[in-house]
Amino acid sequence: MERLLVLVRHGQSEWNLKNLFTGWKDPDLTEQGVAEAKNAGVQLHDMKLQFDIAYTSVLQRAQKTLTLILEELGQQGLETIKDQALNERDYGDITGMNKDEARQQFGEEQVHIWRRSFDIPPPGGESLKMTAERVLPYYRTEILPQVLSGKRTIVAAHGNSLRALIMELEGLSPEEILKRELGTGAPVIYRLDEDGKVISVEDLAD
Ligand SMILES: O=C(O)[C@H](O)COP(=O)(O)O
Repeated sequence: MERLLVLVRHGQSEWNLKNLFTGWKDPDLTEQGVAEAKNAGVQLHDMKLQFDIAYTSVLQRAQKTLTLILEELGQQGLETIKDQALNERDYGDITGMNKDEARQQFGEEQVHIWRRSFDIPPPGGESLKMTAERVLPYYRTEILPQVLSGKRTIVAAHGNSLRALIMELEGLSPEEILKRELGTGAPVIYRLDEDGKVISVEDLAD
């Protein structure tokens, strides 16, 4: 039985383009983001992949990315479950701030800690660890059972919610996951064994 799980980070958003901390804010995709999402769909189509169920966050940049991918696959209307458990990490008080201006105000090192440390949250926001504490229970109880039952599954979400999931799937340490950058609109294709362990991984960004 095939146990397929594809993860894809949304295409470039308006706030990615403006270099703003986005978190739970809900900007739309840019033209480039739309093109990236369509390209992800073309790549999956070329690989002859089809899906039985889709998951996404409650944020439009992820939802639109998924819709554009499903259009390329001729799978419009596929059963899709939206849940805020898959939202981006909440950036708290620095949401909406320009990332370069934040570096000037708080210093390069502090901003790097907020963005890439494992367990230090930005003020009023979520660390990667806190993000994992909501993403992973959702994955284990909602998504993984579908994959293990043979439903080919695609998850369209965000840089840090997917990082949390990839950490678990690939058994990465906090240091290893923080170095892992996910390309916008670049699918990562996993095949799992009957226990949910990863048999193979293919990152189309590589
Ligand atoms: O929320 C954001 O600003 C981005 O989607 C991810 O931000 P990061 O690159 O700082 O993790």
